[in-house]
Amino acid sequence: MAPILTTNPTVTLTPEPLTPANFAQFGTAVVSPLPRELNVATAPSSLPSHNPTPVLANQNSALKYSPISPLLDRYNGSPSGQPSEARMTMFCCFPRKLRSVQSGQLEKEAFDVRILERHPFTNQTFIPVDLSAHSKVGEGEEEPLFLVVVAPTLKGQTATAKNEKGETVSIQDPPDLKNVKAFVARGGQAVTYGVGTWHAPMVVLGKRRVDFVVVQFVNGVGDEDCQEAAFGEGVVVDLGKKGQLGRVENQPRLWPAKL
Ligand SMILES: NC(=O)N[C@@H](O)C(=O)O
Repeated sequence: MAPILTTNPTVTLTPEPLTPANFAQFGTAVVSPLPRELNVATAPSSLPSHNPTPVLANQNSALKYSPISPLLDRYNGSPSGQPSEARMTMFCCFPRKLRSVQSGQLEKEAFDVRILERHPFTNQTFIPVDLSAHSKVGEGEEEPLFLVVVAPTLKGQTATAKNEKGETVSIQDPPDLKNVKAFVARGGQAVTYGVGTWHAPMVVLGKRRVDFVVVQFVNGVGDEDCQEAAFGEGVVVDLGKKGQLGRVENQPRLWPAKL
């Protein structure tokens, strides 16, 4: 069981659409640099500038952007010195239960954040897969949505927590719960949590399961692979009017309108 922090603030967060710019402090939001309508390989020189600059590949039938999100292995700094290996995992994530909140006449939904975790020596990328086979976006079935919840690290600080035996323990470099941030990501986006970035276990919204391929490094030493901090009620993500989050008109603009 994760140690439970002895104090936590009362904060209500409004999630923002996930974009590379607003997530940069916490890792990488991986999104297509191209509009959905572009279906013919186009010379990189006629595209808006992009970092990394794409090159034509695959007999000029692909635009290759590389690298897009680094794979970082910092286990050489781990206390045990145990060697690490690259690991690909599948997380099949089922929709979370949300809390209904009556706000005047409005029925709203909220997600209560009660635990954060981090991987101190590796970054970790969640890539949603198998989205198209059973989805008909725009024909009544919802586009997959997931909530990415992250917190800055209070570097050099120590927080007090209770372990499962009721003993007092310390959490080094704990999460800054006053400055937790929440982002809404859509099916076509992947997310990389930076090395040591505190984040909530994946939160799938809506009605359908989302399967993610997850890429990271591991060394098999529990506390070096994953650290957790649980806390009491108080950190709440306000998801707005019930059922409205996935509506098409609420979609963030990720691509330029025209090339
Ligand atoms: N993020 C998430 O859902 N889970 C992990 O980070 C994990 O390693 O368990």
